Amino acid sequence: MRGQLLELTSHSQATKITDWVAPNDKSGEFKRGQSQFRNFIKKGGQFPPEKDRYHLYVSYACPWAHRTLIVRRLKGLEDIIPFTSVHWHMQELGWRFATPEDRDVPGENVEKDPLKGHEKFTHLRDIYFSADPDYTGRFTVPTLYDTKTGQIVSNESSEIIRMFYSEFDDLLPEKYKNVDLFPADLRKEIEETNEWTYSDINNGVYRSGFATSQEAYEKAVVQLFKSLDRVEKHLSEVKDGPYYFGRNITEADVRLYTTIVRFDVVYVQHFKTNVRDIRSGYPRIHKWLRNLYWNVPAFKETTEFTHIKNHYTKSHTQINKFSITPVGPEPPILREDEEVPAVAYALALRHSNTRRP
Ligand SMILES: N[C@@H](CCC(=O)N[C@@H](CS)C(=O)NCC(=O)O)C(=O)O
Repeated sequence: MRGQLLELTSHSQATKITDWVAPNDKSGEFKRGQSQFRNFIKKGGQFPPEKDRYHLYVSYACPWAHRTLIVRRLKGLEDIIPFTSVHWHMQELGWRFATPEDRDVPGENVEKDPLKGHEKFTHLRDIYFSADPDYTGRFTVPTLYDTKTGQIVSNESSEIIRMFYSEFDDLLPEKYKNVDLFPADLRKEIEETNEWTYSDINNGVYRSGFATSQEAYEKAVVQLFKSLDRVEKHLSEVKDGPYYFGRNITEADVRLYTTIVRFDVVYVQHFKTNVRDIRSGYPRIHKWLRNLYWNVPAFKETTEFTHIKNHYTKSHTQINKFSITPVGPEPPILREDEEVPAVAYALALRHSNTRRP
């Protein structure tokens, strides 16, 4: 097993894991590959819902994995689906597990792979190869792993979160069964929103940042800001609550949050998405973001800024050669009653103008 593992982990690939755009791709456009493991947890199916059977591998740095951590918390699945976060530093062999010597790894469960039989595993790729020795795709988080069969159920976050919505409901107390993140009357709108939010915003920041030509970068960044404007307008029209679709948290909040909470902190400078930032350029998105962060524990408690900042700035050496992590913005997220000085000034001015007779 060990010999096989070593052989497999030194598996050579045509392009390096850290070549986000293939060096011979003249377009300079980042093209995200399809996730390869697409099974579903289902009652009576190959992967039935069971307590402690599935293990979720994430990185606190990763926006896609972050979706699964938020939904796990919102649905009260903490005692049913354990998780491990990898270390934030992603290098040539991909994500690695933390070791006892690691510093600067705050957050719950940033640890070596805790599963029985995985004692020798050092990298996430070891799990992929143990599930499929011939695997040729990328080694991505989130990864939902079945401890009973040693198979990977899914490595597609949009599908993992949907399994969490209702498949485990029989094992949950009433309070959590009633949490419905994909309600029937909003499904169509959520799906429509997902489509452009995914391509222009969630993946748009990556398409901006990983681009290796001016044209590819500008195309992505212009579309990204058009779509942020669209979100800002949408939020100005929501009347009955603080969430994306009003009164209740839905999938739309989860999927947008994981990009927006990283926006000022990393993307503005590291991915050059700097037409505006959220805190000074998008008041409604900023308000929506801070409400989720400060008032809903599932969001704040799964957001680890050290992992987020260090991962991007120290792992992407093709963008940031010396791996220097910028100090700001400070604080990474403002309190709800705080504004950047220019916004505070504008608000005060508006306030005094409206009070004048
Ligand atoms: N479509 C996947 C994307 C996941 C993904 O790309 N995760 C990144 C981290 S943010 C990753 O693990 N990348 C490692 C690699 O591509 O080698 C999902 O939503 O689950």
